Amino acid sequence: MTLSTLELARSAPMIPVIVIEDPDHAVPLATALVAGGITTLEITLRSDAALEAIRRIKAGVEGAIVGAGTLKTPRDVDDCLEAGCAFGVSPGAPAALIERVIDAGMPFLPGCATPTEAMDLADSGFEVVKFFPASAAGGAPMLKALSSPLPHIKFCPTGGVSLKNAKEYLDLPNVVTVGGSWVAPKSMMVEGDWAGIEKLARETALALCNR
Ligand SMILES: O=C(O)C(=O)C[C@H](O)[C@H](O)COP(=O)(O)O
Repeated sequence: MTLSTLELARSAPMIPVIVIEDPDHAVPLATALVAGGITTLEITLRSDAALEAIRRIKAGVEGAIVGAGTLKTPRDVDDCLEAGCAFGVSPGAPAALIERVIDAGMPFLPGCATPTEAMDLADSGFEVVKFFPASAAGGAPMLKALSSPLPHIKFCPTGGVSLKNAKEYLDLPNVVTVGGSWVAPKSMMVEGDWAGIEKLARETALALCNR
């Protein structure tokens, strides 16, 4: 079954933004996150290992909904669909990328940082958009200001979001979920501290699930 972007976003307390450098980290990392209650995972295409990591998680981790982040080109869309991604995310919304995403019917979170960008994406049919870089582009006050004139546009703020400030965003009527890298820190992955990552995921899921 293919879930829409809005369904995917609504079902996730948060979406971890993950950079996997070593494909051998993919399965233990995803297993730890899913065990802790974080099941919708964004593996960014910022490393050479990303597509292999996505394939391994898809094949080996029950309960994970695996998507890709940092999509920049139409080719990225094709690569991600071939690897079996359930959704894609981008920091922006260049025209060629958006055209390919719409053509392919891929559930997608395009990035925006201004009212006009958000309105253009909503006009193109995107039900929920990524607000990036959230803290640098105005944070929760910016999204609160947008909610009155543009209540139909839903956001996933990402960039500078942490367990400390996630609720401030999630309490807004136009925020469906948040993205952030805090549950999969590089240092813990390098050490193979999967139990620590599971604990972080559990703390996060428990803190954000009653929103
Ligand atoms: O890779 C992408 O596609 C991005 O858009 C960037 C990420 O969303 C941020 O790097 C996450 O930011 P932090 O949670 O502050 O670490």
